Amino acid sequence: MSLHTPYLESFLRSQFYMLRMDGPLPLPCRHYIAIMAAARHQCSYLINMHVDEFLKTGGIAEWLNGLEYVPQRLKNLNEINKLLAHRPWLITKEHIQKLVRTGENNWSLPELVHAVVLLTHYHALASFVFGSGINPEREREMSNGFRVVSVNNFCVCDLANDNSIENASLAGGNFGIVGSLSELEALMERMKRLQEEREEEDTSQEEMATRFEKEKKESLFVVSGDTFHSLPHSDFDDDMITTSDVSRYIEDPGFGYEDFARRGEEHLPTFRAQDYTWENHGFSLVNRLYSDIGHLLDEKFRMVYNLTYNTMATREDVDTTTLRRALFNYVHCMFGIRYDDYDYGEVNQLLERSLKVYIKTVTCYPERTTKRMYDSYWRQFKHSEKVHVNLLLMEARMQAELLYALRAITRYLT
Ligand SMILES: CC(C)C[C@H](N)C(=O)O
Repeated sequence: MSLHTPYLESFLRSQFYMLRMDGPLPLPCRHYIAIMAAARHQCSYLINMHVDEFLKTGGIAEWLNGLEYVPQRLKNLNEINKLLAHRPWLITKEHIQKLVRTGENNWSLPELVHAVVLLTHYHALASFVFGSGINPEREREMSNGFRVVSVNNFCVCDLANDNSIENASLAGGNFGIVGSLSELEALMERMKRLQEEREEEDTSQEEMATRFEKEKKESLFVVSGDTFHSLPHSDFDDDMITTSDVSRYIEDPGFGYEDFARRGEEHLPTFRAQDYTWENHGFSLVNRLYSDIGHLLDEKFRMVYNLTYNTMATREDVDTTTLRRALFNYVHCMFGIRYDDYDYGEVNQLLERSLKVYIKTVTCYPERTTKRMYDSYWRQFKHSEKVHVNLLLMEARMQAELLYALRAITRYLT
């Protein structure tokens, strides 16, 4: 993140606030919630960090044996942790009601909002950690932080589905740098054309809606061969938590982003962003219940959305707005969130298939990200630009989760 200092500053400001400043929840409890959130993605890098912090801030060591050892109240967060992480569109006001009205184990609304902010922050951060290849086990398995996946390691069913260009490019051994420069040219050309066309084109509302539904539907089927293979567990270090024992912090470990491709059907409802926006609704609710966090998150969202160096790989003075917006909106699209005034045709023109595979993996099941996925898109771009992509993905994910949770809280309140 230090490759992007202005962003890093607002990231740290909000993280510091939610972890260390005055707020509804006691300090150790905040770290325990961070652990629960990171455990949904088996992110031992974050878990180990917050196990330390939990103990340092006076947490009861016994809780680290797992959920069986924590108070029922904290345990009750399980359901919302699970839904937020994998299928936030399923969160209803009933889930909120259950948490705030459970007699002696109830959560006050400010406490719940604090917890939700922590959960979404750490789910998103897990995406960043895996997306950038900084989870520790993988460092051990391979020096550069990712495991190796052999070429023949994907399921036949996925090949047969014709749903991964990545598989195709592997089969063809198409890994050279050759052609990548013209890839860059072509991408820039498409960006330019879209900018010009926007002024001319007047697409009907129906057509815009259809384009979104099409993109959303297609996103459900974007999978890579790699994504169906879980990591081999390695128990290399006694005092470090490894993937094999993080499951103690969660229930129902098998629950994930809906495997639409396998089910062969579509099930993701559309959330019209206009009906519940971060700016007009989410922000004020969150700020009212947990003062100032709204401002900090808002600043961070704006920061990441507007961050640009006007570069594309080796090119300078490029307006990259369309591309950055496509990345952000594609994440929301995968969570069913639609902006009326955005033409999702742009996503399709700007994001190549291998990039979509990467985006989907990092945002929906980050623990399955591989170095090969990271390498297979935008080969001519700088590492810092791929980190920039990860920042956009992570913040878009956090905002999407927050929107669903806050909408449910608003519905509970009205
Ligand atoms: C994600 C990248 C395409 C961002 C680009 N380098 C920019 O400065 O805007």
